[in-house]
Amino acid sequence: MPNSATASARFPDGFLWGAATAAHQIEGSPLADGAGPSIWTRFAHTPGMIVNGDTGDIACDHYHRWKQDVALMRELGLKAYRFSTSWSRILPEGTGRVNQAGLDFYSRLVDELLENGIEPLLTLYHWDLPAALDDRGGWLNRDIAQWFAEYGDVLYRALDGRVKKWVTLNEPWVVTDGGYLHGALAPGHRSKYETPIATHNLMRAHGAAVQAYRATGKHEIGLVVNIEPKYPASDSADDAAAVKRAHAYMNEQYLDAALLGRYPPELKDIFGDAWPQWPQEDFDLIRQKLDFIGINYYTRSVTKAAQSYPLDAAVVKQPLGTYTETGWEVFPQGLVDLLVWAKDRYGNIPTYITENGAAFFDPPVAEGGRIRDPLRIDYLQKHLGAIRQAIAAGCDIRGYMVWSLLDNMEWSLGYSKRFGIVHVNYGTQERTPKDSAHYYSKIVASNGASL
Ligand SMILES: OC[C@H]1NNC[C@@H](O)[C@@H]1O
Ligand SMILES: [Ca+2]
Repeated sequence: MPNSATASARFPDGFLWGAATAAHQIEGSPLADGAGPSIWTRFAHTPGMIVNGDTGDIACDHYHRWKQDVALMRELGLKAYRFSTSWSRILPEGTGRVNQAGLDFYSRLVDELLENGIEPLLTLYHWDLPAALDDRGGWLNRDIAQWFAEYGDVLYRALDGRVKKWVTLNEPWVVTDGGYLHGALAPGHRSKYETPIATHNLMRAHGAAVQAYRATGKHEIGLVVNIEPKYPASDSADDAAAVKRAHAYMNEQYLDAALLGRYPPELKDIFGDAWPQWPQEDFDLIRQKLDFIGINYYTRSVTKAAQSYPLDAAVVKQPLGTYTETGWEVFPQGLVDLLVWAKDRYGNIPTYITENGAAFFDPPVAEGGRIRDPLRIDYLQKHLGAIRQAIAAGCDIRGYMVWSLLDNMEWSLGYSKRFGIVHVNYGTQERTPKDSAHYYSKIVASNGASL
């Protein structure tokens, strides 16, 4: 009888170990072979939007190096690979004409993954909206639910059967809070009135895409959200109320809409007259049965009441905390807490950790090609331990995708932040697995026993 340590060390049989990326962050060549521009090609070429004036024009040149990158995944022994497709490669104008070359790129990638024993998880939307649709209102236009379902349908018909796990949206909260409220992300709007409309149309589009999948798809589809648990800075009533608002706005809003068919009541307090009353048939569209949910976890927020727009809440930096290069506190307990919270609130839906990782200042490639990133190894070890704890608490966690396979374009932060377990030299495009890649590779090979 193995002792309790080793017995608990392993993850459930069949646990899906992989890595995640997103089209605009790694591919480059955004306009190649008939692709249309996205809001990120536009945003990145708008002076001042991206650190150092970086753009996604080259990125990790994955559009040309995809075969070697799959070989790299194979070397690391990954069982799965989460990636996103670029809507405007497939439909250059966002609707109507299909660009076969764009479809072929993803079809070849999927075949290469399967030939290397790697399961594809395909995200339809990871923030790169076709510019042509943004010109027609984008996420502010109710028609986008149909546009998105049409895009999904083209991919379902082309790839279903080879792709058996589909995701509609990546992190709708970031899309709306970043793109429509604070403006740090494309399309760079700053409007309290637009934000709830974008949220609602994203969720309607999610529902329409799931409905379209049910008409032809034979496998699984889900939604990926980012969850950042909120903890009160003090035991004051004001801080408790601030936590409630922040938690509803960031953590409950999207899963409540998708799984419960309603928004949390706090949203009306937060947005006031900017919060529309939506018709019931919208929620009937939004609420579709999902086969799984994906949770992206990075950090927590210790939260206090404060004058802020529109949450009236602020994050309190922890003097004894450890922080990553993106200013996020390393807090693995937050992952345990949020997974138990999700299980209790939504029922034990099959759940994948579809992103988890950290940006640290990595040393340049040392001699012998070794890159020591002990802080990232420590981060991964602690968060995988948290997942094991959540599984022991009864959470149905089915897999883990480390963010990210490669150093890549961290949106408005450009290439200044490195999240990869594999280092990318952007001058030569040389890939060098970091120590964390070798560490993770052993975890995958032992199904967590080496943790
Ligand atoms: O900030 C790190 C990651 N977070 N989730 C979405 C990804 O596109 C980001 O790179
Ligand atoms: Ca994020």
